[in-house]
Amino acid sequence: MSSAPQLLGDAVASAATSAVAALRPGGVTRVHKFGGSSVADADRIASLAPLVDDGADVRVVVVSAMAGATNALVAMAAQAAAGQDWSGEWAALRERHLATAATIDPGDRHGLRDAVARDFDGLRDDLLALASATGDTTALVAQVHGAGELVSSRLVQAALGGEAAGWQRLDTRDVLVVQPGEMGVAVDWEASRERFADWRSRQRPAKVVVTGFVARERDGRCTTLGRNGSDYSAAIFANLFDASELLIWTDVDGVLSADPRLVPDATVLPTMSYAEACELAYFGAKVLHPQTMAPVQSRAIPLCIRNTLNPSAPGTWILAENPEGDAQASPVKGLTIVRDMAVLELAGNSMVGVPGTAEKLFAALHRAGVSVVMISQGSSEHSICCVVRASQADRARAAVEAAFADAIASNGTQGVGLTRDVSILAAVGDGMVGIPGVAARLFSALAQAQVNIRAIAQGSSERNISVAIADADATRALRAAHSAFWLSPQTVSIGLIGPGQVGRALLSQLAAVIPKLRANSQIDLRLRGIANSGYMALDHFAIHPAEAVERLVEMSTPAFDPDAFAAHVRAEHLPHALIVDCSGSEAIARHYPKWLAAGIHVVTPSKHAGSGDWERYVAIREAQRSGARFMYEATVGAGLPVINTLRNLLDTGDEIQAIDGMLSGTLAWLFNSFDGSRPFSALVREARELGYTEPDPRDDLSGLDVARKLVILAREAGRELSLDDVAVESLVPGHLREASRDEFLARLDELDAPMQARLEDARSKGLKLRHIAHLSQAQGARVGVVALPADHACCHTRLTDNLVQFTTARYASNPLVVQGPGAGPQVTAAGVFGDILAIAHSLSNGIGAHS
Ligand SMILES: NC(=O)C1=CN([C@@H]2O[C@H](COP(=O)(O)OP(=O)(O)OC[C@H]3O[C@@H](n4cnc5c(N)ncnc54)[C@H](O)[C@@H]3O)[C@@H](O)[C@H]2O)C=CC1
Ligand SMILES: N[C@@H](CC=O)C(=O)O
Repeated sequence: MSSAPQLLGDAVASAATSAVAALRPGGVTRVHKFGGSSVADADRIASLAPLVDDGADVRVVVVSAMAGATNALVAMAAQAAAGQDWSGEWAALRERHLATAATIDPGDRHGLRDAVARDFDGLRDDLLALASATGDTTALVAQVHGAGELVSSRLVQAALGGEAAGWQRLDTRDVLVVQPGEMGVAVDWEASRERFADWRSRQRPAKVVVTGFVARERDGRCTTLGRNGSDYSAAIFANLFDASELLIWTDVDGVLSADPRLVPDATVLPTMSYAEACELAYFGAKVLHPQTMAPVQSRAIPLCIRNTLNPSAPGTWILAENPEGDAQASPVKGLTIVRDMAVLELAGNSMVGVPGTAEKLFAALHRAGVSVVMISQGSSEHSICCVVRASQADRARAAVEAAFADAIASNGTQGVGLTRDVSILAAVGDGMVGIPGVAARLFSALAQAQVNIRAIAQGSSERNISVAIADADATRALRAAHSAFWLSPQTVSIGLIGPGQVGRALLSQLAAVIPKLRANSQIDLRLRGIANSGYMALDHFAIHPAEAVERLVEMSTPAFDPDAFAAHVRAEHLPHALIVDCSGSEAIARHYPKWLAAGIHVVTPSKHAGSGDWERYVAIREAQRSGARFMYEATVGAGLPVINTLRNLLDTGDEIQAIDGMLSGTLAWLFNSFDGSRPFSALVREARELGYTEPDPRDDLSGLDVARKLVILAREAGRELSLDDVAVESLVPGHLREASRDEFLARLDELDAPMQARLEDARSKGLKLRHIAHLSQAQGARVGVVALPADHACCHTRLTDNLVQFTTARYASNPLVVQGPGAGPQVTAAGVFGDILAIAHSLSNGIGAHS
């Protein structure tokens, strides 16, 4: 059943395009154009019927040759002209078309197979004629090249139901008159309209299948519209039929913001203007043929690019103007790369202020048949440069050298420079017009991606900024520019190492919060990699945090390679990269300086880097010159703002005199819980199960974990302190220090008797046991268990509470105290997440720290 003759473009075309969407006098005429992939075989041809059953008053279907057919015909014509054997290709192509005909018309009840066979007989005659021709064979060659459209239109007509269903076939050679010229094939509109009117006066079919690609010259000789000319013929017939809409069906969802093979995040553009489409078509957006726009533009016919394989996708509408209120956030609509170019430069003092230099240069290039792709000249007039195709570069240089031979001989110019291996990156968009900062955004993105710009051109229409860059930089440049214009400037590619207690808690927090961050702010966090000590899972787009751990056990998961992991996380098409290290591994911490220097932010709850080797600590500081940040708030006090508070004190000019307090959540919990009713070892086991302890609980009990925290705070405060400088009292008996972790855990109860004795001794004096850290100039750094009076602040703590007291010049008599839970996966993960968000909030200009 047919749908109502509603104009699809109405939905997109706003008041700004209402003239476009107005009904034509003859009702709705919709022109559909199907490319080679859409008519590749009988199944694909059969799938066209529901697409064209659109309820329009007049339906026109313009078709290309079956996929691959034109290439085969071009090859056959060349073989015939060269006296070579073409019969094998001819037979294969014939067989392919006959097989398709047999599927469409089983039993040849409508004579389709016979008709196709006759078409191929005609083709064979043309090839034979070509093989023996002596004069001008241009028309014969065109006839061979265009044979594919003649046969495919016959197949499509039959598949739609043939004449019995009202489908007529129009051989465009009967109406379309064109003239090949220097600027391509030009339509002779007057002659074509006359012939078209004549054809229509004889028959007024409401359903027509039209051959694409082929036409006649004024003298009646057969010709073609050039490669990919079927889109052009569809636009011409949309014009001749005065169509309400032209739908070009292809195998992609529409026009994309960039080539998706190079930019994974490229998005389908819902609308664009003719002007934008012309710019993008010219600069190589493959779905648009450059000449397609003019015939539809002159009658303001809306044009839509749609996908036969995904017909429910809305496609890209190309209209006279972008609809009002176009929600497109980016001023740039599309980015394209044109490769294989060369920059030609003519420089010299004799050119300054001399009229006619440019004319002489371009006239020389014209005479040499060189097409100039881009032009740039500074106002000093000292040099003029243009970009030409690499294949024409030598010819171009020779032509310009000849034209300026006198000036070169007299040293009036410095000669003609040629830079090869160049690409052009073009940014196109109506939204750029009159908007300051677009060029700045593009150039900043290229600068951050370390892309050198050789030449720049922007016309006064402000619709296109083109830059010439090295071929080798082209993909990186395109990705950097795309992310600067399309992605939130706060898009961060994240890799997580170590999904243990803290890592898993972080994943669950990310799963809950990422959608909200995306909806309510610009922050777009994409988990693109996860690794444990054995394996890593990488994803081009994003791994759902809730499924991340499962991804690590998939069969195909590769072994963890930290360098490959970092290279993946630092994706060129995303503006920022960040690695979260929850592994607690010294080996992983060794990679930080390299990652930071490469522009990858690092966030960790692990204390190795902050308290370990001094040279690495300095290297980490220096590596942050790249713009990448190292954040480790969760190393001290888990989710508590300890390091941040210390930095604020210092940044505002305060002086740290002493840092005291309880820095271990595990030891706080143990001494808060240890009342003699349960053995100390049982409490240690429980603390471990609750996720408070370090992966090896000896790090807590030995005081090492607190010593590390003290070193971190001392270094933050500007002191070059190392672990060796901290006086540490260990609760781990000497004979268990070197044992394996498992053996130590098995022999934990050896701690019970000495700890029970200490508890009773303190109790007998009315004191309580607490694990305390102290740092000051006068007393140095020390950590250990002390017995404190019950009214001491450290005895007014609960559970895993940390208590950090800063005595400073400002907070001298009444120190500043930060207190709260200091261990546990959830609060630690929250501290890590806070660092990630602090980095994300600081990213504002769409440009990453990528270097
Ligand atoms: N649990 C807590 O309350 C707090 C922990 N932290 C720190 O957080 C870090 C993680 O602690 P947890 O999650 O409790 O440890 P965990 O032992 O539960 O998890 C460590 C994870 O890292 C992985 N891993 C270990 N070595 C690795 C390597 N070389 N390469 C890749 N992956 C590796 C393990 O497979 C595991 O998935 C530690 O540095 C700890 O000091 C900091 C503050 C509080
Ligand atoms: N094991 C540590 C965890 C935080 O650093 C502690 O108990 O404090």
